[in-house]
Amino acid sequence: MIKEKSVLIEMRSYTCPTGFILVIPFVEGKSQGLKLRQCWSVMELILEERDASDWTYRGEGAANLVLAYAGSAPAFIGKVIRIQKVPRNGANYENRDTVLSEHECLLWKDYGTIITSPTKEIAELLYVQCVMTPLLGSDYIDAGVQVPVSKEFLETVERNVLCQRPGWRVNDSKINTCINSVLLMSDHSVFPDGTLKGEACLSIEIKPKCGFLPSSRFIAEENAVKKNVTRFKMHQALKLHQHQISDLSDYDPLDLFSGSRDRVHTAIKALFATPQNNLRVFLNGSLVYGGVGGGTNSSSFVNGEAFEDFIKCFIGADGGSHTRSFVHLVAETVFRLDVLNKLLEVQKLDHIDIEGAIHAYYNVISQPCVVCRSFGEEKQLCRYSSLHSISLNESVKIVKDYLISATAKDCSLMISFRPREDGDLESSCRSIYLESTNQRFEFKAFFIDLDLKPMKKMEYYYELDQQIVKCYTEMLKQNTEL
Ligand SMILES: O=P(O)(O)O[C@@H]1[C@@H](OP(=O)(O)O)[C@H](OP(=O)(O)O)[C@H](O)[C@H](OP(=O)(O)O)[C@H]1OP(=O)(O)O
Ligand SMILES: Nc1ncnc2c1ncn2[C@@H]1O[C@H](COP(=O)(O)OP(=O)(O)OP(=O)(O)O)[C@@H](O)[C@H]1O
Ligand SMILES: [Zn+2]
Repeated sequence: MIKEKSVLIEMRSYTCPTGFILVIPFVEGKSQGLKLRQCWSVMELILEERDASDWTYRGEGAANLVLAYAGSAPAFIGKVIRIQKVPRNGANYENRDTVLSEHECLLWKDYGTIITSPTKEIAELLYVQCVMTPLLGSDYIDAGVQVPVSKEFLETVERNVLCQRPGWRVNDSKINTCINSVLLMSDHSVFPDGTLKGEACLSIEIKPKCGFLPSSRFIAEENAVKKNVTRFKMHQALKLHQHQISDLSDYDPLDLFSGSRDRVHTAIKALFATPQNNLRVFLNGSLVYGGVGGGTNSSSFVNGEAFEDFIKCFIGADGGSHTRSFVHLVAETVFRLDVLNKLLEVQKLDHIDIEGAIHAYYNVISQPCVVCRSFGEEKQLCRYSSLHSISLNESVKIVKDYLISATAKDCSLMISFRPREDGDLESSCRSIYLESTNQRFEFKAFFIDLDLKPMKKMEYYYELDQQIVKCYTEMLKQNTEL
């Protein structure tokens, strides 16, 4: 038991029927609103070398590799593990010696035990539980639990999945074999109670990115285009220029977040046309549409024709096409879910744009502002001096909100569907009726990838932002079709 700032924090252990011991932080006798499944760690269980073959490659992003369980232990059925990776070369924003840097502790000091977490993995888990869950709602988040792993388990998994990982991801990063636990969470591409024999579960993963236009007065005049053109569209231009993508996407996040049925439909159609790393579809947990291994340059795993074939037993044809029906189903579900409004509100915690927040960042780390220095005196005095005279608390709040917003701009939403007969018993999932095919579907929605962004990344965010606007304005000048 620890007493922190006169708040009593207690770790309570529960033994589950499965034999696991769950350790849950309680503050002043309350579980901080956490459900039993949202505990810290699963003890007395360790994934060893011999368990590695039960875990199969599911996917990966820049920071984590995800494996699905294919074995028969009841405790793991319907679960995935998420393993942290380390870059082979280049940028690493992690603090090598401590869990959080001294300045990060300033940011997260009001959120319970994040700053005293014994490991980075537990800090990440507490960030999801204590920061993101209250903002987005516990209905849409499964923070997971940490499971201890042996080094041999990680090394064997690394070898086993090597041939399934995209080559460029292999070159970029590898499993961090120095960690001693991984995140165990529900597999959101299947239903917890499984599906009946022959019944399919179709899941869609959408990475919506930033859904609003900034209006901050700290945006420099030469960057005013940011107030009218989405970050997503401008970033596409840079990605094309850097050969990270071969085609520009027509997807517009403003459509997806618009709250208008037609515009949501337009957004989903555009995502299907150019999925990049913004859309993926899984059939019973296997990727059937979209890129493998994340990243915008990943190739499409299955083409439109094959996808049509995959889903014809799942959904009827609307105007001759099963894909069209599925697009309709997804659009209608997204339109009805209130969850994107919440996500947008959290994204909007970025009140003053990186062009403002970067100055607050230099205040927090008590370093001369590199950005102001590069401007020269005149501009610095006029526009940004006010930001350098605010209190430390105000600066901390700006940077903290910016980083929370960054999490919300980068997370994904997974929605899973399965057919449901009208007479089926009510379950915890919601249902939607698709008139055009006369079918009812049960669905569930969860956010994934609600990671804490390292504070050191603020400098990179500023650089990338400037690079994106510069590239976009130059391409506009050259009359490149954008
Ligand atoms: O900066 P962005 O907008 O390009 O977002 C990065 C993503 O690129 P995207 O443009 O979505 O292809 C990037 O995705 P990919 O690696 O391109 O699939 C990551 O999600 C990265 O987050 P992290 O480094 O894993 O914490 C993301 O970095 P953050 O900005 O979220 O820190
Ligand atoms: N709980 C889950 N259920 C099912 N699939 C999942 C789950 N979590 C992650 N995945 C799959 O694994 C992929 C990689 O996971 P995730 O997005 O968390 O990695 P990341 O490295 O944090 O990504 P990013 O590059 O966006 O930071 C996802 O795109 C998704 O397809
Ligand atoms: Zn400054």
